[in-house]
Amino acid sequence: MKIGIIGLGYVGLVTSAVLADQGHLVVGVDVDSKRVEGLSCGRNPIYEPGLDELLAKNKDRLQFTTDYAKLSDVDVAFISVSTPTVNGEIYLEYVMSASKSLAKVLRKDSLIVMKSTVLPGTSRKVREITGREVVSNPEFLKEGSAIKDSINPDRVVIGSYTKEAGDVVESIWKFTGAPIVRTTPEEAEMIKYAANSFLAMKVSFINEIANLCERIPNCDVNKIAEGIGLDKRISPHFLKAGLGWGGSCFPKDTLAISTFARSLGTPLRTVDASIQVNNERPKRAVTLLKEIMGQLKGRKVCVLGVAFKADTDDTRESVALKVIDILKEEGAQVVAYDPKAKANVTMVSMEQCIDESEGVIIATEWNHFKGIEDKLRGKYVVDGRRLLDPSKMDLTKFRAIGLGTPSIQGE
Ligand SMILES: NC(=O)C1=CN([C@@H]2O[C@H](COP(=O)(O)OP(=O)(O)OC[C@H]3O[C@@H](n4cnc5c(N)ncnc54)[C@H](O)[C@@H]3O)[C@@H](O)[C@H]2O)C=CC1
Ligand SMILES: O=C(O)[C@H]1O[C@H](OP(=O)(O)OP(=O)(O)OC[C@H]2O[C@@H](n3ccc(=O)[nH]c3=O)[C@H](O)[C@@H]2O)[C@H](O)[C@@H](O)[C@@H]1O
Repeated sequence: MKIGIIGLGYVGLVTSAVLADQGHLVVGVDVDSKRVEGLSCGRNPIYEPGLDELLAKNKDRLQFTTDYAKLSDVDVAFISVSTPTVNGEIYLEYVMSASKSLAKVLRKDSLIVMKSTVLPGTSRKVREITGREVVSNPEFLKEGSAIKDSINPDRVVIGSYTKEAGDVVESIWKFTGAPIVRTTPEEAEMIKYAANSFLAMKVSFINEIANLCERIPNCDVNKIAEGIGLDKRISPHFLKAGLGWGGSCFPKDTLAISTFARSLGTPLRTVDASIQVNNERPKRAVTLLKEIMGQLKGRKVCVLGVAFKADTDDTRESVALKVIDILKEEGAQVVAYDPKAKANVTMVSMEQCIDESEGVIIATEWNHFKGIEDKLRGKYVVDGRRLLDPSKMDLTKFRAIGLGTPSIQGE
């Protein structure tokens, strides 16, 4: 098939590479000319494990352009442009602009597939604007394992108005072998928000339990997560307590669906509570640091990790950045280290970051920060992602605390 991909970000680029690898001819379109120029010369603008290799392997089947006219002969056009929230509401201008551009160039019988996360009813609008058949096919990949998730998803959700249009999209993803859930477009759109909200809620739930555990002697939230996670009805995933969720999706999607629900007179109270719990996490980490270190004014604090999670260079809505802001408000001098991501703060090597500082907050769950107990001697440490092994920590050499455990150790 000849396939167009509109919007070459995390989702669009991964989808382009994966579908080219399946033998499709892919035309990727983005309005960002620098991005397109780079991609055309083999420069991948994002860090995602395995993506460089997959793009290089399939370069003969991949074309990148800013010119929508190059889509005039595609069979299917995926929309994967960003859908941020602005003032708590979904901002659909990128989707609408892409749709209008597509309406001008696509064949009448070409299919539009909505991969961007959009509120229920949006695919219907795009169908009206473009006069083309539209199928909702939400994406569930995670950054850091995006290619694996795209090739081997837990399920593929296909929401279509007509059986034929849904069948075309089903034929594209059949190779994954994943269960296919056929729905209406509105149901598919809602499934995406319900999934992200549920996962965010799970993390907020365990973070509230973590707060409680900190008040109970001999009670570590990690053990609670293990104990409940083995119940198949709960599952062990998304029960890692810590600094909470950030990233380009959970924060914006929980807000967008919450505002949408309220506008329909049916507030999502569990989602609202999850957002509130999450908003308190960065402050909690700094409060814990102050409990063991005292006032932070004029003192140097190192933040390990600025990416919103491990294995990505993405810092959108990163909790680490919020921690950095609060530390600065407290008057601390902040330095940071991240293996991949950059931030608007003094970035130094991990060794320098730790050596120069009195206090350390581990803010991202990078594997790089496992096994560094020795390097942290003499420091005040808040393990915001529970990566350190307390049994390897010499209690006479430093004071440390992990979120969700009552112990303040050492002198
Ligand atoms: N990042 C992720 O892990 C996931 C994202 N999603 C959803 O997928 C969508 C895309 O997300 P990302 O890939 O993270 O976005 P992104 O921000 O990384 O990339 C979006 C791209 O779209 C381009 N763009 C904007 N308007 C355009 C237009 N009119 N025509 C052509 N290109 C245009 C931008 O220049 C940018 O390169 C969002 O709706 C997001 O919620 C869904 C699942 C996972
Ligand atoms: O719609 C999206 O964009 C995507 O959002 C998330 O994927 P992603 O944001 O890439 O990353 P996650 O692995 O879900 O992590 C999100 C945040 O939750 C935090 N988290 C995750 C799991 C956990 O147990 N504890 C926890 O604090 C992470 O540190 C991170 O800040 C979902 O997992 C994907 O299914 C979805 O497609």
